[in-house]
Amino acid sequence: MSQANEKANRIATLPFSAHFDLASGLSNDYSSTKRPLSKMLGMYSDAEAFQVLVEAGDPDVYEFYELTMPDSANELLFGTSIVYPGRVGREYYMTKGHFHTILDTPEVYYCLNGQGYMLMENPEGDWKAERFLPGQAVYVPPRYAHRSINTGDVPLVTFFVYRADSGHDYGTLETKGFRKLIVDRNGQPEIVDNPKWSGER
Ligand SMILES: O=P(O)(O)OC[C@H]1O[C@H](O)[C@H](O)[C@@H](O)[C@@H]1O
Ligand SMILES: [Fe+2]
Repeated sequence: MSQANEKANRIATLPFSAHFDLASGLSNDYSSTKRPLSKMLGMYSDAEAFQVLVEAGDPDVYEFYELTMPDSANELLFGTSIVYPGRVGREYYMTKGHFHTILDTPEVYYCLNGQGYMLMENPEGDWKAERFLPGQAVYVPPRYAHRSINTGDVPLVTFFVYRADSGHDYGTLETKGFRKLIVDRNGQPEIVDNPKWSGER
């Protein structure tokens, strides 16, 4: 097993450190998980533009580092997320987005490079888009689904920390979508209602 893999698979009950490049977000110590566009079927509003891009080479939309930690409320998971610049139709490249399985767990993101938004919404109907700019930290409160969106032309790099037992619930948003979309309008990001959003849970 390589030293990198040994590190990636460690159970983090001992002190350790990890490297993440400030500009690219990439790590010398770990291997990332990549999300090609084809893994986001149904998540972009322009299905035709989605299909064209997948057939033209299926670009990686984002990648992130997921450390292995004990599934415990007494541990924290951290790493970087890198959303590449691009669009599917008018909609900017973004992460799938998720609720935490333990809904009442929060998360902190700190933007290292690039620009965009953290789009958040809770089951009670509140939503908020917070700006990501280098040096800007975003607090995702308990109960809020969250999705990172790159509205710039360089990678959007964020560092995140959350409770190690939080878990990821993708199902709710896969069927319902987010209430809001962030789309390009004459070169500027605009927040609009998601026409496909369904209030039914
Ligand atoms: O899980 P996604 O919505 O696809 O986003 C990818 C990743 O983004 C962030 O970095 C989160 O902290 C991770 O927990 C998440 O898995
Ligand atoms: Fe999360």
